[in-house]
Amino acid sequence: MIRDWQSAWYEEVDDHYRGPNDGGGGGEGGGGGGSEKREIDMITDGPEGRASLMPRTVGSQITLEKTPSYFVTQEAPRRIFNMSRDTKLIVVVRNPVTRAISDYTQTLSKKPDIPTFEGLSFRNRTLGLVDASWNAIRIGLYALHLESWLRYFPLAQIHFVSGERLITDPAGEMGRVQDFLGVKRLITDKHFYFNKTKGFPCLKKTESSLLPRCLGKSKGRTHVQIDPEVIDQLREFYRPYNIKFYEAVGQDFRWE
Ligand SMILES: Nc1ncnc2c1ncn2[C@@H]1O[C@H](COP(=O)(O)OS(=O)(=O)O)[C@@H](OP(=O)(O)O)[C@H]1O
Repeated sequence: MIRDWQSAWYEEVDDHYRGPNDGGGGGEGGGGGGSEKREIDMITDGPEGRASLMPRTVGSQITLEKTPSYFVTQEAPRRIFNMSRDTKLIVVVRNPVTRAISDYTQTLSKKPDIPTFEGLSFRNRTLGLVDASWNAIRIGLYALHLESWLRYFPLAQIHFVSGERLITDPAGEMGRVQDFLGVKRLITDKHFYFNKTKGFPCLKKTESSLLPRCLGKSKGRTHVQIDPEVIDQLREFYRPYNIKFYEAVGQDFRWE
């Protein structure tokens, strides 16, 4: 997984199905650790928990809530299950090596004094011992995190979006998301164009504006250059976890 995929597209899904002024299930979500921490704290067991903080929905409406760190938070599956066992879960995953570098690049932009990526990645680099307790590495162990969720939710209730295909084929990925949610395919090819400068697809227009809408400045940052040998070592490290993950979800994400 996955860090904060608070994209214009999620909001767009929200706008389409809830109406732009109803307030979104996800709200601003926000990638910063601060706001995610708040969201996690709010999921408590019982009726006073997260559900009561969600906007009211009627019949045809769907509430979306988005917090990337749920996927890697021990208590989240049980708490969400206790809130509503029918909850549909969507997880965006990308190559865990790229994910780790993206994660590190983001942290470095806020804390320029942290050690190098190469230094943080290993307990012993010569021996090739990867430090799986470092968050940037740990989060990419998707197969392990998934196990916690499968204790509470059947696989059919979890949908995995490919972060790579979200860039190369946004309409295809969004089509599968809409099918999974059981809603009409309203978001299609005609909603996107590829912005070459940004290197990402953008929305041609949104429900609330006729102007194009691209992802924010913090998305698509140039990643820190990493020693190719380290990248190979990490690729090797993740391989068995990736394979286990593909088997568990019945989908090959082709990260090798
Ligand atoms: N819609 C969509 N499609 C494809 N990729 C996307 C999308 N939204 C976010 N991203 C990429 O996810 C990476 C983390 O994004 P965020 O900066 O929002 O994360 S967070 O705020 O730290 O949680 C970051 O990756 P990098 O740009 O490679 O660092 C984002 O570009």
